[in-house]
Amino acid sequence: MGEAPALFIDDVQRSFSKVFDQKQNDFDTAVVVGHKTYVIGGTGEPTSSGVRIFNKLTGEWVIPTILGTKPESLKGFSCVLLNEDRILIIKKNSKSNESVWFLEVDTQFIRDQKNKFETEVVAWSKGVIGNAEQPIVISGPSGVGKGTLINMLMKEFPMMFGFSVSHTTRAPREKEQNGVHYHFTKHNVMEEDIKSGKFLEFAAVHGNLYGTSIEAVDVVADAGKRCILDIDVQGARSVRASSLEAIFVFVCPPSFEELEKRLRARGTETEEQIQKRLRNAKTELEQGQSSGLFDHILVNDDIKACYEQLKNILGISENIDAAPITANKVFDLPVDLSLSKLDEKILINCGTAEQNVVLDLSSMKGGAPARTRGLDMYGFDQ
Ligand SMILES: Nc1nc2c(ncn2[C@@H]2O[C@H](COP(=O)(O)OP(=O)(O)O)[C@@H](O)[C@H]2O)c(=O)[nH]1
Ligand SMILES: Nc1ncnc2c1ncn2[C@@H]1O[C@H](COP(=O)(O)OP(=O)(O)O)[C@@H](O)[C@H]1O
Repeated sequence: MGEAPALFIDDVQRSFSKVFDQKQNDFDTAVVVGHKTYVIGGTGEPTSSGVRIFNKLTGEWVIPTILGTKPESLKGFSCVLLNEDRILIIKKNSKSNESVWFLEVDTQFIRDQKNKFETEVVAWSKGVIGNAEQPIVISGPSGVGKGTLINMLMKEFPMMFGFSVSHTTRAPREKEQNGVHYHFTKHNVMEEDIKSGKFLEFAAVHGNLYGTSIEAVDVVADAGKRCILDIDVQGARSVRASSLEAIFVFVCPPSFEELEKRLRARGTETEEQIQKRLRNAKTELEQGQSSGLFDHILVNDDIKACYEQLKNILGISENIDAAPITANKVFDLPVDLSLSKLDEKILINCGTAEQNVVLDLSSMKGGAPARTRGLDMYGFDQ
């Protein structure tokens, strides 16, 4: 225990036992945030919700809507409150790359979701240790060359970039593979998944549903890579409002005629589909160029020149991927540990000074419902 004043916790424990018919000490941790106490873990894991809130003002317990991906087990952890808006949770007896989790309780994302669900909401976000390069959102009309540019980038820098594989209800094209180019899915399945909060953003485009699942972005962050999203302007707007903190790039054709030519030359759509895409392209071009949504606008006339411009925007040069990615040191965190917080650094006390580890949160980025990136972990004596 020890995260909240002992006397108050006694009260919460008594009430918890009465309400949930469970033994005292049956939960791992309670953290006080204002007049609410967040009780984390407890009997029945992993099937039970794992988080309950005690409201001191009303004397009531609330089971919140829980979003994001939660840890597999909620046993054996220590935690500390950060900025009154999220709880940092360190799993004991774990490897450092699996040990850092955040439970967001009052971030902007949580406030938005509370309005949407009209319930109490909390959200899990796993912490990722390593440099957090900003994700890249690439938008532009159908046939402008987004896919071509992204392929060039992934081919030249395979260790650096990872593609966010979207879900779509449209039919696969001849050379498209499920799980590689898209996750092809059914309309009703995708709608259900959207309702249950699995998507970071989604939009209806050219008569089909498209969306970025939280998992699609998490997989890339977990691999330590920079995420590339190929999404439409509506999707870009949603991502702008999310916690992803991406760079937004809009790709334009040199002319409308050239766009039509490329779309036809690609030969992947029927005439009716081409007409629909060209109609939508007019609106997309207007919105993309005038909305102020995009940080950079590229004209894809000569593909090589456009690709060089894209690399400049991303701050990368020819030899950057020649060096192997430096792996982050993995620490073994013991069964017995405690946390102390000093500004943006968390000291993980593991026993002796040589074993102690610092978790540095000063470059922390992102957050629920996706990963929290940019964390640094190093030995206390370094
Ligand atoms: N909002 C959103 N748009 C997406 C997503 N995936 C793809 N799109 C957009 O959907 C549109 C159609 O994509 P696609 O059917 O592959 O056709 P293409 O653009 O002609 O190659 C493009 O503007 C994509 O950027 C997604 O996950 N979310
Ligand atoms: N700068 C360019 N000049 C000529 N053709 C291009 C250029 N960029 C892309 N293309 C071609 O245009 C077609 C559409 O490109 P694609 O990358 O599929 O577009 P998007 O993903 O934006 O729909 C493809 O056949 C591609 O080879």
